[in-house]
Amino acid sequence: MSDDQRLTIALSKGRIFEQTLPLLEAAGLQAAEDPETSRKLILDTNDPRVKLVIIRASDVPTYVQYGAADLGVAGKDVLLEHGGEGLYEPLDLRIACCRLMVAGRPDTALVPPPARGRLRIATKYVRGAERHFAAKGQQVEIIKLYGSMELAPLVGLADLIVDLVESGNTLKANGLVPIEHISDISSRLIVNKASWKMKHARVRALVESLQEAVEAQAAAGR
Ligand SMILES: Nc1ncnc2c1ncn2[C@@H]1O[C@H](COP(=O)(O)OP(=O)(O)OP(=O)(O)O)[C@@H](O)[C@H]1O
Ligand SMILES: O=P(O)(O)OC[C@H]1O[C@H](OP(=O)(O)OP(=O)(O)O)[C@H](O)[C@@H]1O
Repeated sequence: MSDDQRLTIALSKGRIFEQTLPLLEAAGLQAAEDPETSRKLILDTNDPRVKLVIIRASDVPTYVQYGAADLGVAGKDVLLEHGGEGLYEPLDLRIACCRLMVAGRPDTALVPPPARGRLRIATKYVRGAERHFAAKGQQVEIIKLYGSMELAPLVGLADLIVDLVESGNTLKANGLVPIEHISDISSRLIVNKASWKMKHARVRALVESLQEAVEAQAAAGR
């Protein structure tokens, strides 16, 4: 099999894998194993020319940027943080939908406490947060975290957080409220720029099949 016939698709475990699977299946691709039960990082599919690599959600753009995977599925939040270098983003898969928001305790003022010059914002989404507050002309101090952002305002680490919100249950369970909407988030199909050129027919055919699958899913109201 020549190299231009092979495709590697990068996916993360959990909601992205679960929600991409039906789209891949509609495009004729089935994973040979379930990453939730298998410890394998490279999975075969029913098509010997197509492999899936299973990596952390925030690593997907990096694997695709460097051509270690030809294609991938990544949240817009992750792509905003990565910057999108070396990637095309041809398709909104309309899965893993949520919102990037500023949130905090219900009594939080949107001005810094008197003892400090700047509001402290805890987040995993440093670029998104910086851009949001810069657009409002507000200088803030960003504290980078890797998870459980909701804890930060409760223990005095930060005044506010920037995090993803879907149902709002996580905020509510921690006594926090959404304060400002930054952007709507969904997952995107991303393609390595060199693969787009060198494997154009194969990549293009897959993008078109996935686009049809996305439209069929939307028409079915899913
Ligand atoms: N509660 C949610 N509802 C819907 N979509 C979400 C939600 N949380 C995250 N997402 C979307 O799904 C993507 C993958 O989320 P997932 O929880 O699998 O990875 P992660 O834990 O954010 O990433 P990493 O493992 O790299 O830290 C996110 O990048 C985002 O686009
Ligand atoms: O509004 P909700 O429906 O409660 O969803 C929001 C939560 O979902 C995400 O976390 P996730 O469950 O993915 O855990 P993680 O941050 O550990 O990946 C996000 O970081 C919030 O904590």
